[in-house]
Amino acid sequence: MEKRVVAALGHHAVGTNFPEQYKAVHASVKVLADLIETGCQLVITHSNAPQVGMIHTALNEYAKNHETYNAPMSLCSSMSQGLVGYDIQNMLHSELMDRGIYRTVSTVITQVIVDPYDEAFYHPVKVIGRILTKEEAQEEENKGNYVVEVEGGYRRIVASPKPIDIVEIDAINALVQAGQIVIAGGGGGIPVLKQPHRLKSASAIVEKDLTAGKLADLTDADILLFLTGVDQVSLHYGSSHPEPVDHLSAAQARACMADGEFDETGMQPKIEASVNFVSQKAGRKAVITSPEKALAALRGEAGTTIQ
Ligand SMILES: Nc1ncnc2c1ncn2[C@@H]1O[C@H](COP(=O)(O)OP(=O)(O)O)[C@@H](O)[C@H]1O
Ligand SMILES: NC(=O)OP(=O)(O)O
Repeated sequence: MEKRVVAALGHHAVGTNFPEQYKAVHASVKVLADLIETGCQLVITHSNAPQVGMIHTALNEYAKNHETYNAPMSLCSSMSQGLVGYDIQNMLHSELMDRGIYRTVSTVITQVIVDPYDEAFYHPVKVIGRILTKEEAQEEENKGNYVVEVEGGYRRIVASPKPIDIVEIDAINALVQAGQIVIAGGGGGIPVLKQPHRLKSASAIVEKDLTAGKLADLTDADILLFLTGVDQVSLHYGSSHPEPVDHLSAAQARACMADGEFDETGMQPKIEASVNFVSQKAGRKAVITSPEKALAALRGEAGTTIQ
């Protein structure tokens, strides 16, 4: 029987600029096609922070030269879903055709509901866009935006609220149930606030790992697969004695998080999403590994499995 797998592609699997994206996605679709050939039904999601930064910078340069206002973050996020989604959908389609497999691959521009009272709105953590001068940083602050000092200047930071629901989930599930390959929730999805008659965009970037977990739950996936820059999760990462782990129970993973074992923006969201996903239904598993080890990891011969 086919296993339904939500595959979340990180920076290593999608690249951080145009030339890198072309090469990285080209390599990643081979892995995705291998997964399909071994009987996985795929729902794909991906990173976008570098891409959204590029789009934001480009549109703000345009705004400066044309005396118009800066691009809303929601538009930048939607463009990043198209920018990365298009490459995956085009290259995966070609890779499958080369292997004699015809399967439609489509990208769903995805919005996620966030809570207007999410504490994250008061503690922005996601760094985006180019390096700003002191004057530009001051201008951003005058507009109510947040900046952080970095080497060489300042950068804008935005809030990263938790995803509560996926607006287009019925469309995504209709495609999944029709046996099609779907790319959804790219860059964590476009955050929106639910109002009585509309969805109001929020100036934020949702953590894609948490949206991947939500997507896996709402598509009733069997496996949540994170394809990141390392083969395995390590305990004491960054120390002189890192300990790669093959397997963690949800309870062990929860305890590690409580001990502050994982960094807030790199590994922690993958662990949190994995624990949430596997805790909601028996028989599920989450796997964290590199694209190169994906097949072996699904066989339990590599990666870190949380179950
Ligand atoms: N405990 C850990 N175990 C392994 N890698 C870790 C750990 N903590 C941080 N990392 C680093 O974090 C990276 C994953 O974070 P990031 O690159 O932001 O994710 P993504 O692949 O989703 O873009 C890994 O490639 C590794 O370099
Ligand atoms: N949206 C998001 O979490 O993107 P990254 O994985 O690129 O940080």
